[in-house]
Amino acid sequence: MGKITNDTFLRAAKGEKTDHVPVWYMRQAGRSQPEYRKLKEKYSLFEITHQPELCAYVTRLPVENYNVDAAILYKDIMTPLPALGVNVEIVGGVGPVIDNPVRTVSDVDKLGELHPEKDIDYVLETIKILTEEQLTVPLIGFGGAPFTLASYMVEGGPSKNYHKTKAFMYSEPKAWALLMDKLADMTVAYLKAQINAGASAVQLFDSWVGALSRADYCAYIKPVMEKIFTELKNENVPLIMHGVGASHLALEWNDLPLDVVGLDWRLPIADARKMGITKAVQGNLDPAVLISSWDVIERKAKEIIDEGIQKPGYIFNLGHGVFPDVNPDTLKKLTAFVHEYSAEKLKQ
Ligand SMILES: Cc1c2[nH]c(c1CCC(=O)O)Cc1[nH]c(c(CCC(=O)O)c1C)Cc1[nH]c(c(CCC(=O)O)c1C)Cc1[nH]c(c(C)c1CCC(=O)O)C2
Repeated sequence: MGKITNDTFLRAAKGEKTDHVPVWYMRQAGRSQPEYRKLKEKYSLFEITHQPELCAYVTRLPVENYNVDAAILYKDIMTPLPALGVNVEIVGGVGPVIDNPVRTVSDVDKLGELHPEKDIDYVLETIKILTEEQLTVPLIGFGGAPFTLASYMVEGGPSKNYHKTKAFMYSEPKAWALLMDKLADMTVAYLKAQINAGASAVQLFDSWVGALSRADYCAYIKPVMEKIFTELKNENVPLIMHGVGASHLALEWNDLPLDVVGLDWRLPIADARKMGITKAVQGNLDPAVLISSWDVIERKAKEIIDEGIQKPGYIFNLGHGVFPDVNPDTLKKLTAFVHEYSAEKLKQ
């Protein structure tokens, strides 16, 4: 074990032809799984991630239970922030909460740097266990993108409209640029360390950046994303971008030096390609569909696959994460369906 025998996900991410459409699910490791819920009675997310053997087990569970074509490392986008001096706690049913928000120039000045070998040695150890010994599918490493991380850091927790974050961005442009720079440096160090430890691809989650207009994305965010992806390009692993409610930014992502554009359910894949998306595409079943009847799930999955396979470079996923009330059997059945249906179609 420990050698990749199924590289379908990596080939699709590079835009190559595959025999079947590869599948994985954002938030596949988590509360929809009874084994995970049982562990959570005893340990918090941070307690699990600090125990590499246990964290590797949680990461492996969806691969074993659903037969997905890639694993995503179990941890959170908040994982590296304590090293910068940000006090994060994951509060059940709420999300990440930060008791020392970043709201002034001096708060930004005070932020520290990430030294991966020292600060997140437990993450790197988990990656080594998984990729050297256990997995036969690629492991996806990931991080939060600067806007999404900053949204939690400035608001102090989850938010609906990111008013404080945007107000900071507009009224303190120099401090904002410094914050983006610090988060970009952290992200590059974080993702490079995950790749060096054995991750075969990395995804940047900019979950909440869709709150910005296209013009503001270009003015305040795009340059920092350009810098991150340019630095990661040399690592020679597929680079994936994902955000929610960000269809108006998809063409900007397509411009960046990355490999895969992640789409949520709002923009059909065929429309995205018509609009000018030339990169590989990942997505985009609405996660809410997973709690409807199988006929609906199958019909929606078929529609998406039919569009996806019009061009090489397609990865099946959801438009956002699996939520807790999804039945694990549904994910297992869906994975088998995507594999079989796409293999049949790709033969034709
Ligand atoms: C914005 C964001 C966060 N975390 C993440 C994002 C980007 C993706 C997205 O937009 O959903 C990414 C993330 N978080 C987690 C993973 C694990 C890997 C996987 O996808 O399977 C991944 C990829 C574990 C987790 N991260 C979290 C959980 C659930 C709580 C727990 O089990 O402790 C898990 C499994 C907590 C968390 N952490 C965050 C939120 C919004 C929450 C959920 C709050 C809630 O509903 O309780 C921040």
